[in-house]
Amino acid sequence: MNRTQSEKLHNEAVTHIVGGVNSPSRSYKAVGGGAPTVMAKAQGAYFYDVDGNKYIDYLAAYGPIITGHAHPHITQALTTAAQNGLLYGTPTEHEIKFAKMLKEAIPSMDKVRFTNSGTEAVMTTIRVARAYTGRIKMLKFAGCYHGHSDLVLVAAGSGPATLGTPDSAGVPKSIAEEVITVPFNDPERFIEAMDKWGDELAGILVEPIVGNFGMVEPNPGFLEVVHTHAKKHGTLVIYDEVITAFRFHYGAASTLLGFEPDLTALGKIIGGGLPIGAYGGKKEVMEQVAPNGPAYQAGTMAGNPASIQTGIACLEVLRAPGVYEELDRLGKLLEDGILAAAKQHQITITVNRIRGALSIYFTDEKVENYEQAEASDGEQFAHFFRLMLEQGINLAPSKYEAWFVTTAHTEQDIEETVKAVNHAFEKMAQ
Ligand SMILES: Cc1ncc(COP(=O)(O)O)c(C=O)c1O
Ligand SMILES: N[C@H](C=O)CCC(=O)O
Repeated sequence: MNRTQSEKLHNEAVTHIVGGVNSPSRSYKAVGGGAPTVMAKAQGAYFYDVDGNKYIDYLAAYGPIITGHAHPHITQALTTAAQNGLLYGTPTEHEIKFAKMLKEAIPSMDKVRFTNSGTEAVMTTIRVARAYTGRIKMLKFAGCYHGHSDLVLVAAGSGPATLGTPDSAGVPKSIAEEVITVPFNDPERFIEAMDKWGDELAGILVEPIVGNFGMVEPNPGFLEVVHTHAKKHGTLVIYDEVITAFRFHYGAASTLLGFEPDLTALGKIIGGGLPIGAYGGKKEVMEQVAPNGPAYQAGTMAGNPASIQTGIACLEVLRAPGVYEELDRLGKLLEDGILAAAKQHQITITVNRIRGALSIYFTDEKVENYEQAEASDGEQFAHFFRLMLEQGINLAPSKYEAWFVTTAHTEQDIEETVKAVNHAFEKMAQ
């Protein structure tokens, strides 16, 4: 595969943009280094790079692009929004419509506030939880990623784990000390932490289905323990659904799992590809937020007409009948094909899949927590990643990131992908 232009542009990029990328996750550092593929165009399930190569895309921009690239309904919404002015700095009717749509889909949210990113949304839920409880400390689970605000860059998964910086430099020790970290899916360690710190905790941050050390479901009973002990200690439960909301069904993972968090953070899919975040929760908690309450959060771009209208359009696509069933069907075809290829070529892998979201770990262990994901073979993943890329399959350059099937993928795309996986595993077995 010719990658001359990607390499040339990357060499230029590194002289102007730190690392040549605008989010560290995009770097190929963890998969052998070199130039990340520079993309020129994206349409449906496909990417086209600056050298003219075509790829089947499973990155989906790290999750937001669940309807495929340049979906006509979303593109039309953006065009209309642009024609009517991109930014007002005033309330709009669209914001009300979208807030109502989100509330209808996520019953635990009485009130909503829009932000510009998942990072901002999560960061603000922490502030609101602190304002509501009058406490400082927070608990999070190891390897979960909640954006890049100071407090949550302790034991963070995703990019920080990929690049070996789960505890980022620049986070004051005093802030890191406010965070208690326990392993996901480990009720004993969680209860121990709650017995010790529970009465000092403002909130517990949870990715209810983890998406940042691969896709990992909570074991039966685990979230029950989290909610029971949070209630006992008067600690708020905050679901970070930036990846999970509208991923597996038309709504949040909380509804699928049968829980009502006090606060929920949203992002990614709800912007339809434009920058967005949102948070919401119970009325009495959300009343803490300015201008009604003392917890301040603001944003020049927050609730901008473009992101709101592409978000509405995206949810309109997703609420059509059969969308999630089809994502599940294609996801299962992909999973079955990958597992069959692994068996044929005697490659040891574990696949975790929830509907259209899937991750491959090069390990013979079940992956239920960050330690197990971390122990999976990164070198094998890097080799696999390169072999897939050469065959025109675009994955995230990290063993911790998921593959996302979109509504634009077809059975033929899955078949082609499985063929590429077979070829990659055959080479890896040699
Ligand atoms: C669970 C989770 N929370 C928060 C974030 C931060 O969102 P953003 O990148 O939009 O700031 C991400 C992804 O980046 C995420 O996966
Ligand atoms: N896994 C992250 C979000 O879900 C990746 C996004 C990023 O770091 O750019």
